[in-house]
Parts: sequence; C-alpha cells; structure tokens
Amino acid sequence: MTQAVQVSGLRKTYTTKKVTTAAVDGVDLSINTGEIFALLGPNGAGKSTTVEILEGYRHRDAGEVSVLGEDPQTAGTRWRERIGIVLQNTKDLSLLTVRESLRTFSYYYPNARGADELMELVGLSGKADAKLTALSGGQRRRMDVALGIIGRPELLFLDEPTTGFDPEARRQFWDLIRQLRADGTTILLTTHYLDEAEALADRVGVINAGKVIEVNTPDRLGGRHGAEATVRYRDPSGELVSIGTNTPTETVRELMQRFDNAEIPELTVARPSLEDVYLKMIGVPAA
Ligand SMILES: Nc1ncnc2c1ncn2[C@@H]1O[C@H](COP(=O)(O)OP(=O)(O)OP(=O)(O)O)[C@@H](O)[C@H]1O
Repeated sequence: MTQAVQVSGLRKTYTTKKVTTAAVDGVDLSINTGEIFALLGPNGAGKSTTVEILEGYRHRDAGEVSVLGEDPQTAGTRWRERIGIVLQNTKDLSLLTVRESLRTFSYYYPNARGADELMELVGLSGKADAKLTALSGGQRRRMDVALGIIGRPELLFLDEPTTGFDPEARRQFWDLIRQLRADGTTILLTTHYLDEAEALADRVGVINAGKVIEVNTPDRLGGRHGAEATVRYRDPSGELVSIGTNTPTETVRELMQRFDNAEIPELTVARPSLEDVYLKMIGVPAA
C-alpha cells in the first residue's frame, strides 16, 4: 500500500502576546493512496494547522512531512498542481458567472476538467450563467468544490465541506466525494459532522489538544465494535427499560419468552454511535 501522506513527530507552536500555544504537539499520521481519511476533533484541536502544513501554507517547527512524496515546505508548482484544496468559507466577489469562472481557473492547470463536466459533477449545471454573487450558500460551496477538483487532483483537501448544506445537498455531495474516490482521488476531510465521517471515511483520526488520540475505521473507533449493546423496550407497566449487555441476542430471546412470543413494544438494540465514542474520547461525559 502506498502512502499519499506521511507525517511523523509534527509540531507547531504559535506565540501571541508572549503566550505560547502548542497547536500541533507531536502528530504521527499516514494516509493511504485512494482512501478517504477524516480528521476529527473539537474546535482548536489542531486540525486546520495540521492540514495547512500538509498543504504547504504553514511552516512546521519540527517533524517529517511527506505529501505525494514531497515536502510541502519546499515543493514547487508541479506538486501544487497535483493537490486540490477546498477551504472553509471562501469568498469570491467577482462578477463572473459560474461557467466563466470555471473556464478562467481551468487555464491554470495542464489537464483541467471542462466547465460542463465540473458543473455536472457538482450539480451546478442549472446555474451555469448565474453570477457567483447570486449563488446560495450551499451552491457557493459546490462551486468551491468544483474549483478544488478542476485540475484532477490526486489528493483533495476538504475543510468542513458541507457546513450550511441542506440534507439533500449533503447526500448529493457525499455521492460526489465517493465518485472522486472511485476515480482514485485520495481525500483528507475535516468535519464536525460525525455522520458525515461515518458515511464517507475509510479511516478516521481523532485529534485533541494537538495530539492524535486514535486512528481507526469508523466502526472500530474507541472499541465500538466490541462495546456493550443497549436493548430497550417498553414494559407492560409503561416504563421504558434499558439493558446494557454483551449478549443482546440472548437478552432478546429472554424477552420474547416473557412476552409469549408477541411483539415486544418499542424494541431496539443499539451499539454506541460514532458520536458516542468520539465524545467519550475527547472527554465529554455521556448525556
Ligand atoms: N494564526 C494563529 N495564531 C495564533 N494561534 C493560532 C493561530 N491559528 C491557530 N491558533 C491556535 O492553535 C490552536 C489550534 O487551532 P486550529 O485552527 O489548528 O484548530 P482546529 O482543530 O482547526 O479548530 P476548528 O475546529 O475550530 O477549525 C488553537 O488553540 C488556536 O487558537
């Protein structure tokens, strides 16, 4: 397996008004070529700083970094053409239309996707002649993605890509991301939506206070796959009962007997969600 990104011992501190913050405090990370990797963590955890170093926008204080085989700190234009970046909240106040803007940017890349293909991919074909200033928030975000993938990047950085999307637009966006992965694009995603990480990511990395706590597949993070299940049902007295168990099948069998094989009211069997294990990992007590 080849690695699109390899990071070891990464450190970055900021000093403002004589106060020093270790934003990234010894991060090791590797992202396989062709996978979708989601970086999760609370506000201020160090995600953006890490990603900006990988993108070549920030200098590190210490550590080794390789992105598509090069050090982002010294890599040149050829390397830059191989990565795509979708930043948070970009604002473009130009008076160009969607199509004009895509055409203009395509001149910067040797093998750019055409404007029609891009608009089709991100679902903006109906807005080809709309001015950028006339797009809604969600449409603007799609435009950002179109600009990020214009040069057919091998590695795409997506920073909180679906903030402000309605549920339908999010699903469409996820399909687009899966399509890009199917075409071989490696994707590094930062998101605060745990359902998004679960739906898209092959692996997730949780970062807190500048340190990586765990890297795993979404279904195994925090020992999720082996965690106790919760069986819930409504008792004939009307009380909602919750039973924590490592043998939920056995528990359901006993309940079936107790209910004479009739329907068990409001029966559910659930394992902890990705959000449950994530919140536990970053030290938020259960609700
Ligand atoms: N330019 C800067 N100058 C000083 N401190 C900074 C700077 N950028 C980030 N920091 C600090 O570094 C720490 C990590 O910030 P960073 O933006 O990397 O976090 P994040 O995980 O991306 O957060 P969010 O989820 O809010 O985007 C925070 O304590 C932040 O205040």
